Amino acid sequence: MNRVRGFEVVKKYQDQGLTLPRRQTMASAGYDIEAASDITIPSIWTLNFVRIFRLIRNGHELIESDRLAAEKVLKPILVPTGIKAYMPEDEVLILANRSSNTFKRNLSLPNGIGVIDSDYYDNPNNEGEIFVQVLNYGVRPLHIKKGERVAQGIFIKYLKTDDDEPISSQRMSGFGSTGKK
Ligand SMILES: O=c1ccn([C@H]2C[C@H](O)[C@@H](COP(=O)(O)OP(=O)(O)OP(=O)(O)O)O2)c(=O)[nH]1
Ligand SMILES: [Mg+2]
Repeated sequence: MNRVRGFEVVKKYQDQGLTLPRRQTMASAGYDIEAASDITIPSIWTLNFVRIFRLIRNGHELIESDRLAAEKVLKPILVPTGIKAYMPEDEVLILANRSSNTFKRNLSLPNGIGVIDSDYYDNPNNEGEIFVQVLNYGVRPLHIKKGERVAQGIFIKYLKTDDDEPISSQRMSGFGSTGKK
C-alpha cells in the first residue's frame, strides 16, 4: 500500500496493546484517539478553591508562593496517547475535542484545537507522540481509563503565503520548543 498518511504506535508503547485511531462511521471526519494509560484529571474548582483559600488567608494579597502554587495546579494535564501521525508536508492533523466530552464529562481542550504538524512526526525529543491537553471544569476528579477516546484527529491541507519563508528547517519537539517569544 502507498504510504501517505496514518498513525503508528511510538516505541515506548510498543507492547502495550494500544489501538490505532479509528473513524466510527463511513462519513466521520475524525479519527478517535484513545488515552494510552489510566490518568486522573483533577477538577479546576478544587484547585481554585485551594487558591482562593490561600488568598483569603493572606488577607487577599496574592503572594508569590500562592501565584506559583496556583499556576502549577491550573496547568492543563497532558494525556498521553502513545500514537504518532505521519502525513504529507502540506497537511496538518487537527486535534478537536469530542462534543460528548464537554456535554457529559466537563472535559475541555483549553488550547481550543491542537495543531499536530507533519514535522512533529519522529522528532528527536519525543518521537512525535501526540498529547491531548485537557482541563476538567467539573467539580469532581475525572478518571480516564486506558483505551478511552479523549479527542479526535482530522487531517486537512494548509496553505502558504506568496513570500513564505520558514524560520527553521527542522522541528525538535513540541509545546513551546520553537522558543519563548
Ligand atoms: O494538543 C497538542 C498540540 C500540539 N502538540 C504537539 C504537536 C505539534 O506539532 C507541536 C507544537 O504545537 P504548537 O505549534 O501548537 O505549539 P507551540 O507552543 O507553538 O510549540 P512549538 O514551539 O514546539 O511549535 O506540539 C500535541 O501533541 N498536542
Ligand atoms: Mg508552534
